[in-house]
Amino acid sequence: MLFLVQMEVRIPHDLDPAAADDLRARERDVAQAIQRDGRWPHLWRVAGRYANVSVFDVDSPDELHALLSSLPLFPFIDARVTPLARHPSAIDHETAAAFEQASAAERRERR
Ligand SMILES: O=C(O)C[C@H]1C=CC(=O)O1
Repeated sequence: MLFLVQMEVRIPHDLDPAAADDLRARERDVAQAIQRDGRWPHLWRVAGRYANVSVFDVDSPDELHALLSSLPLFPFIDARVTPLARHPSAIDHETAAAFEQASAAERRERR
């Protein structure tokens, strides 16, 4: 299942700078691990804002919530989640379906 996730990050201004740096470093490690395992195929910075637009490829809303809440910055993230369905006019329908099946099979193998 694909989910569009729009994240707005608001780290409190009075947070100790060293603690904020540590949070960002840990966030990067966790985010990159999830990208490497294929469940976070798109991560884009929203130009001009401390925000991102992401696509997650997971089996369920519960799995998505577990991933999002594992992010070190989670307490400071406002996440808006939109489930995605295939658009009937999308020309890459078959490719997307094949990719989705392959990545679902890969995820099953990893478990
Ligand atoms: O910077 C952000 O957008 C928040 C978060 C998402 C990935 C990551 O490394 O940090």
